[in-house]
Amino acid sequence: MTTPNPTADLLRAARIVPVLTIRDAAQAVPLARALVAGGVTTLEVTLRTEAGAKAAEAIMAEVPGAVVGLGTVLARRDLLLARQLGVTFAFSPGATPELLDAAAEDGIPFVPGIATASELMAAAARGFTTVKLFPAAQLGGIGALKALGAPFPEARFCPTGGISEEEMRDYLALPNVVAVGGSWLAPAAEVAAGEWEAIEARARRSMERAGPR
Ligand SMILES: O=C(O)C(=O)C[C@H](O)[C@H](O)COP(=O)(O)O
Repeated sequence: MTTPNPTADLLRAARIVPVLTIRDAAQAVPLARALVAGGVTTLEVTLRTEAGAKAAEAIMAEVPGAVVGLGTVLARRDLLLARQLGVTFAFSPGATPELLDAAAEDGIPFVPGIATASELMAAAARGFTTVKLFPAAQLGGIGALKALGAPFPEARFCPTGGISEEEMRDYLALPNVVAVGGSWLAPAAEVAAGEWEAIEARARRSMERAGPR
């Protein structure tokens, strides 16, 4: 029997998590609608832009079927924002001890970023066994995930960073990978030009390539 892990279940259901950096909040709803129409429903809306929080709010209010996570959560105040907005979960590219403590206190489903065995151990010590390996490709990709799986069989990963549509399937084939993340589903130029049909088509193709859950 494995320990129940709702965050891993959320990500496993998602398979693919697009990392969205939204510059203009007005783009948020059509972008999310296109992704959801293509079958990509779990969306990480990053706080990298000023429009991020408003974008997350608009998607939750106006796009049925979208499951919104807040991304680039770097500090306690960002977790508070996640709570205020009412998003389903929060993601970070890394994790400080303060952030892990705050997330453990808050109880919001939280996916910390890790890049080393020690960081994974620090996250797991506070109960976070589902993590984002970031930046996944640059850290060794599939080989790194296999290597981490040996001493940490309980850990579940959402590798993100440098993953392409072509490579995604190989990552998803690993038993310790619950989902993959990446920005390839929403190229900045297509978002800026409002090419929603192209984004929907790519989302659909990516989900088909990802295979069954
Ligand atoms: O902003 C965050 O919170 C992050 O975690 C970083 C993102 O996951 C990567 O920037 C996505 O990487 P690419 O798919 O290579 O573009």
